[in-house]
Amino acid sequence: MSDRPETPLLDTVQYPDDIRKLDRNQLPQLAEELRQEVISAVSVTGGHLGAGLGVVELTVAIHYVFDTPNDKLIWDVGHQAYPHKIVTGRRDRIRTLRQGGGLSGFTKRSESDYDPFGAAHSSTSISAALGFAIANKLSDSPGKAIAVIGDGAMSAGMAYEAMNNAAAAGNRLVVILNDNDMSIAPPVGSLRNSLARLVSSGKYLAPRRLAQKLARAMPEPLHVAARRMEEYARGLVTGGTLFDELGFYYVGPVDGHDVRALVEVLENVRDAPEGPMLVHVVTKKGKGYGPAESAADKYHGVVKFDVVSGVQAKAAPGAPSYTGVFAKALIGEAERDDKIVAITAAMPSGTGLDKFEEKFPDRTFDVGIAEQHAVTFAAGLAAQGYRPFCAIYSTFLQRAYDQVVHDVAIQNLPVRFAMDRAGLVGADGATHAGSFDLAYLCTLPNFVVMAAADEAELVHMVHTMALHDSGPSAVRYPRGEGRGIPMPEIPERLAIGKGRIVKQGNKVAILSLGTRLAEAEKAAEQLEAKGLSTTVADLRFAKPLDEELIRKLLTTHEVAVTVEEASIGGLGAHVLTLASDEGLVDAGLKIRTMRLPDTFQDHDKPEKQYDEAGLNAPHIVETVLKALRVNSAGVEEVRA
Ligand SMILES: Cc1ncc(C[n+]2csc(CCOP(=O)(O)OP(=O)(O)O)c2C)c(N)n1
Ligand SMILES: CC(=O)[C@@H](O)[C@H](O)COP(=O)(O)O
Ligand SMILES: [Mg+2]
Repeated sequence: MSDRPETPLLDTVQYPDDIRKLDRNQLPQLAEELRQEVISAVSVTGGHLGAGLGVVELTVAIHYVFDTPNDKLIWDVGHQAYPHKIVTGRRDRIRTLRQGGGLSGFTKRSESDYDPFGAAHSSTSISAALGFAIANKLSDSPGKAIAVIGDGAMSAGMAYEAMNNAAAAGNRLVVILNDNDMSIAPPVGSLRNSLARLVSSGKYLAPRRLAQKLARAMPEPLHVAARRMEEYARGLVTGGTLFDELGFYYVGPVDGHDVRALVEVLENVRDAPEGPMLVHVVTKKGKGYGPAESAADKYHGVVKFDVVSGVQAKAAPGAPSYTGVFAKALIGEAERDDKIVAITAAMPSGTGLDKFEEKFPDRTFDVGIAEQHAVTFAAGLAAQGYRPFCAIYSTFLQRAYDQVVHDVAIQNLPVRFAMDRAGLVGADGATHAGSFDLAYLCTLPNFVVMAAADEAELVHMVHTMALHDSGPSAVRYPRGEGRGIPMPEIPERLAIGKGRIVKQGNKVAILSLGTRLAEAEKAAEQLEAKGLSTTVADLRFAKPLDEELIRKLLTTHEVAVTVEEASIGGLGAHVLTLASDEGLVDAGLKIRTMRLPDTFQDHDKPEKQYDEAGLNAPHIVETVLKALRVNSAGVEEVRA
């Protein structure tokens, strides 16, 4: 348990009103105590550290200057909101972060009035803030909307869609660009260079110089042109033109760790007659904690760690991660085929493509947080004869659904989708669960959709996808480690649409898809012990279904149960459709589908989440017994 830091000033702050009672000369001390509290808390909870450390001063300054929660503060992604949570009435729970029943790791409406909008998927803050701003304008109610968006999140198109519409908000909208020159990995693309020019264009903006300029920002139309000219001239010097052209009054760059300068600038911005404003704040990810500052990833995501040394807790060596198995398998494919290229949307380490890039730097593309672009970019590559593997977490692929339909499926282009984090993901909670990819992909003509039951299967599926040129394909696999089974020397090309019998029985058939296979096998053992002969099948393909195998199973067993770590609308729905289309249930077959519940499950340990979802062996056994109307001893219940 890490010693709690001495925080005499922070101890007097429960809510932002308490901050606003302080003398501004006390704010640097408050910020430093807040930083120590964040380090101490995350050292015992794990979670996102670097981003929050970088916005400690900004958090204090925003709550000091703006009238939160009446002014709506929206954090983009929300992973940097731990300092915000501490000063908005949640310090007493900050050490429950990302644990079952504890605080969310992101901002969440149901958690606090100070979280007016939930986040976790990036680049939504400006759109949401604009909604609040326009609502305030329409209802003639006071109150500003402040969006804090990072340089990484600013690489997503959605941010520009919002900025393009923001002029209508006038001075009710303030966008604070938190530029720490980091995404999860170093940021990519031309925006980075543009921001770098801004930052390197000279010293930070002096608050008083801003005050003079804003004082001259006269609203009369007569002077708007003059102001625009002055802005444009200034933009040419400071490079703020990009934002000026999008209708913002660019203010910056501002030192994001000088809390008093931040307060002065934000007071000017708050009181400016015009807007919307974009305040360009320059910060350091991991600020104030040596191990984070010196780490390549700035301790973006950490497990529990020792505060003094910064050394993170090491998990006991276990089976290889699915991510690592995918990367290694793809490297093997790329060594055989120079048409294989890989695309990530700002998640090189999370998808394992950082390992692929070490081998094939020219065939790896990090497009930034731009999943929509990633998919259509991949479609272009495929149309020109390449074999692109688009490695995007299941949840983040949701953002590019129309590109998947319109640019890939309809054109039947052989884009390969590696969907990591399929199923429940644990501490990141509902926003990051990969629940819906089967529902949203299996409904698309031309698609081949696979689910790896274990790490060996994943190798075979990557190989099968590498060779599948006749249309789009996708493989899903979960966050975390495999089963620790022997890995294949040589990958096998799987027959598309063919599943496999893992265990043969004759009374109960469990049709499993994905890694619930392990639980299906345990359930089969328990059912056999009750005298119920059980077949276990790994269907491998959610699309196309192995209709021959399913038909055989459904016509030769008394009970059939489908099991998948996915929402309704996936495997079970398609098996039921086949069964009803072919009248396979007419002869009295008892068929049950087991899938994720129709709820957004909160964060917890994955094993707890699957227990809550009712997708473990005991639940499978119970489902079968209920279908057979026998009790746990396997004895026929007397029919009512
Ligand atoms: C749509 C989407 N894609 C990917 C991610 C994963 N992700 C979380 S934070 C992050 C980097 C954000 O960078 P930035 O906005 O600069 O924030 P910083 O961590 O630097 O404070 C990414 C890629 C996400 N949350 N949402
Ligand atoms: C904030 C964010 O979206 C990412 O940092 C995400 O939490 C990464 O998830 P993994 O830890 O599963 O890679
Ligand atoms: Mg950043």
